[in-house]
Amino acid sequence: MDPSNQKHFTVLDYVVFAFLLAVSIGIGLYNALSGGRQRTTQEFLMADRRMHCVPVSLSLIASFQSAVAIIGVPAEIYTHGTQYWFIGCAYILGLLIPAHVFIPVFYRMRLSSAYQYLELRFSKTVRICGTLTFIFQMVIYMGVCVYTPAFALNTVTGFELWGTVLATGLVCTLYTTLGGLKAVIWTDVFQTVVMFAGQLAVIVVGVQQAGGVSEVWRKAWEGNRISGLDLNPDPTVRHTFWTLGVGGVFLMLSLYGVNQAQVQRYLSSRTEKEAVRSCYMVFPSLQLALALSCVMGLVMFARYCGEDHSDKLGTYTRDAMVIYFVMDMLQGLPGLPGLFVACLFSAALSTISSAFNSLATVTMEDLIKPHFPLMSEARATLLSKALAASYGLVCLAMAFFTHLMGDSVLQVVLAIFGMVGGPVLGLFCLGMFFPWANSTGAVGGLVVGLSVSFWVGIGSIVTRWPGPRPHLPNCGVILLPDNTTTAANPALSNVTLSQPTGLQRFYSLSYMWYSAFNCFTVILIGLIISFLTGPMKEEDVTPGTIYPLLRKLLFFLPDHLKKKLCCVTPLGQTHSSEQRQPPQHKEMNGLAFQQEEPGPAQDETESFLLHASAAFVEHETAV
Ligand SMILES: O=C(O)CCCC[C@@H]1SC[C@@H]2NC(=O)N[C@@H]21
Ligand code: NA
Repeated sequence: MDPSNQKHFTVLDYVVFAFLLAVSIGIGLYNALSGGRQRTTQEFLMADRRMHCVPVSLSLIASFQSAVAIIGVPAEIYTHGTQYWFIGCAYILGLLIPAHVFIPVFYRMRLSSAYQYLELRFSKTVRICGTLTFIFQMVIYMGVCVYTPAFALNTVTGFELWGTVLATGLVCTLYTTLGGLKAVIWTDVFQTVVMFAGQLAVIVVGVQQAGGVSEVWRKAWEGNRISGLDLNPDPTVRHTFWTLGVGGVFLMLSLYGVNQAQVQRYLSSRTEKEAVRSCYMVFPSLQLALALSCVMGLVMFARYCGEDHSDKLGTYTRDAMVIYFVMDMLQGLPGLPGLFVACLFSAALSTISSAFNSLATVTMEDLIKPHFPLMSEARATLLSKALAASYGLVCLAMAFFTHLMGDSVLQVVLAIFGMVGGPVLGLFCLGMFFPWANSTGAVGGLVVGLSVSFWVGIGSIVTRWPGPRPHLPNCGVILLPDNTTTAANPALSNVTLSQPTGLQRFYSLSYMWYSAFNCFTVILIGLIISFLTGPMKEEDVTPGTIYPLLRKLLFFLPDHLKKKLCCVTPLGQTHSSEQRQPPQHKEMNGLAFQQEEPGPAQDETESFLLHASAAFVEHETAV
């Protein structure tokens, strides 16, 4: 990269960036020195379970909206067109199902870690497997999230790479270790605002410089970057309505339904209704985030497609190209490049801090506390802080390996979510919707599911199928002297590559199908092994761990038919309704909490789950 072309920062840019880091540390310190001063794991890991839905919902978005999306989505739109925007259709079911299926089950059991559910439904072994799989997924994800902004900036602006990685990792470890979940949620709120502001600034300036909205639209349209509804059912086609709109639902469920980072936020809400509300509030903000990053890609396209930038962009990856375009657009507007860099690092910090805190929580709750039940609160909290700090170091190490991964960080991250998050989603679905599933089936299903997912994932990388060439970087549109445009080499545009066959076809499955494919593999294998090794009987299933899916789906049938049809009559019904649990103080895994008097049940599912959770507490304390 010849230095003459590097974009440089003014003092004001550095001030804006430093201000962002300072505010984040300030919020962390404030939460460390206020409230209960982070003296109990209940406060440090669960924010005292008194959070309001607004900060929780902003934190839910921030957790899985990092620099990967801020850089990766515009690069995707610039190169392949707006097909990726259809992933927004997956947000509907991708948030409704967590709100009405996963949150009720998790919330009423008042868990701290989502993987406690797996022990209650299956066994301790299944819980450990789930926890280790989650840790593996988040450590890799964190590495990519730390590395992406630092690498992209270093390429374009000469920003010191490892100094930036170190600064990001240390600032994040500091406020996460000091302020716990409360600090993470409140810094997420601040950082999400900065994230939106940064993207908006780039779009406003970019549209204005490109000659207005209609000009941007015309160039995008002529450069065939406005993709129509592609209903091609072929699962090997990278992005179609099906891979994004349907495959994307499973990706969303693996993140917003069963991922510890999100479940912990639901559980930190003051009431279940508050948690459901925070899940609903994610929808508009997530659509806005998606729209901003897609429009940013179109603005970049409108500004650069006519000119040939291969001399400047030569060695750039598509992701670094986004930074180049933004720095080029914002040159001469002091403070805006700093705002965009602050936006990138806000996105990274809010994701990494959520990952740190959720990793510390599950390590504490699932791997340490069960072996040291008598550990004092003070020691447990100190250990949680040490864990958060040590995960910071692991993440820096992971950042080092990131640059060995593929060209598009967005695709790498989504593939990882599919390969690792998909099987874990299958494990939870097996437990919640299939009462016959037993722990042998669960472990077997997960092992087979992970093996198949890595077989496909690694197979696709090794045999990189020469998929249809992406549109040429200079957009395949040539600006003619009389300012009209013509499609470049039309012959290329409709060439059809030979279709992959057999195993090759298996390896060329779109990465957007990994979540769904792996989820179904785990469920199928899990059920087969369960039936072979003796399915569970309904009286053995811990109450509150089954979601009566069949009864919910057959809601239109009269009650007596439903009871006959649905093999699992909810255990809650065997409890007579007047049998109320007296309010009790229950110790569970060292988390003291008030076992609320189950209120008047809205419907029988409600009463079934309420009684079940009371029974579960008995079970847990008896253990
Ligand atoms: O940005 C990242 O760090 C992860 C990439 C996006 C993850 C998924 S994509 C669908 C959903 N929408 C988001 O903003 N994040 C998740
Ligand atoms: Na983020």
